[in-house]
Amino acid sequence: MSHKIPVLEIFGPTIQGEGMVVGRKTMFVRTAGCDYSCAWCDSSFTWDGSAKEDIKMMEASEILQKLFDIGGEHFNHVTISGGNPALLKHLDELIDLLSQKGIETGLETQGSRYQDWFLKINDLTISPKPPSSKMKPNLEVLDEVMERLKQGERLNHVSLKVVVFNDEDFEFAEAIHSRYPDVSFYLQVGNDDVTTANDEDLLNNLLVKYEWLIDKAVGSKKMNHARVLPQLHTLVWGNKRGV
Ligand SMILES: C[S@@+](CC[C@H](N)C(=O)[O-])C[C@H]1O[C@@H](n2cnc3c(N)ncnc32)[C@H](O)[C@@H]1O
Ligand SMILES: Nc1nc2[nH]cc(C(=O)O)c2c(=O)[nH]1
Ligand code: SF4
Ligand SMILES: [Mg+2]
Repeated sequence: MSHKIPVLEIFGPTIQGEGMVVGRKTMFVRTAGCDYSCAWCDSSFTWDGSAKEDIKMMEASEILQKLFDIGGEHFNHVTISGGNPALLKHLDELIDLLSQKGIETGLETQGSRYQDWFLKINDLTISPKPPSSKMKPNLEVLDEVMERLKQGERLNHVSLKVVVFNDEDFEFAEAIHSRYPDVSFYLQVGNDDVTTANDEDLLNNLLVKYEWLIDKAVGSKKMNHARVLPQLHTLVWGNKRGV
């Protein structure tokens, strides 16, 4: 039986702008709905009701068709993001269809929910939320998620990515990295102006913040194995949607 998936955006090909496969050519599927409401969410339209008219309930086969309609033969990787796609039990119908076509998958989620289909994702990014988000991640749930991925021998397909806006966030990032030392770890620059259309100012601000984050990582012996990245797509295209 095929289930409907709430979809807000399908776009690409573009590059993955963040984390473990940064730079990889990919398509994006953005699902609607989130169990969090981060203070600085750059995709708040997925959960704040502002785009609810645009949500399309789509079967996996329809999503696949749309990906081919807009991407043609110019992709072999699809990143699923949101909102929180991990809220969707039946997303494996899409993942299986993609896999049958030889297309690899990435997933962006915050680690608040586990799904068995996580074990089928090629590039799984888990992004626990730091204090500046005003969310309180449940670390016991996160432990459980990481344990299941370990049991499934998937840790080589998983990364942790913490967005950092301030010193307190950086300490949270250190704690997360230390808690799961076997998992590849990424620090990501926080964008504190997700609405500006002034790309020049945004770029300058983000580069200053990137340098600050590099300095923090360089000065921390707990971050000897970390990778420090900006959101590459934001440096190139600013706050534009669908890129
Ligand atoms: C929009 S979220 C969707 C997936 C999932 N809900 C999550 O948060 O991981 C995708 C990624 O964007 C990051 N992100 C969201 N707002 C951001 C911002 N203002 N600056 C930097 N990264 C941000 C999130 O931390 C997450 O890693
Ligand atoms: N190019 C590009 N890379 C991204 N990496 C994570 C994204 C997301 O919103 O989840 C994203 C996005 O929206 N665009
Ligand atoms: S968890 Fe992700 S999608 Fe949800 S509010 Fe936070 S950043 Fe936005
Ligand atoms: Mg984004």
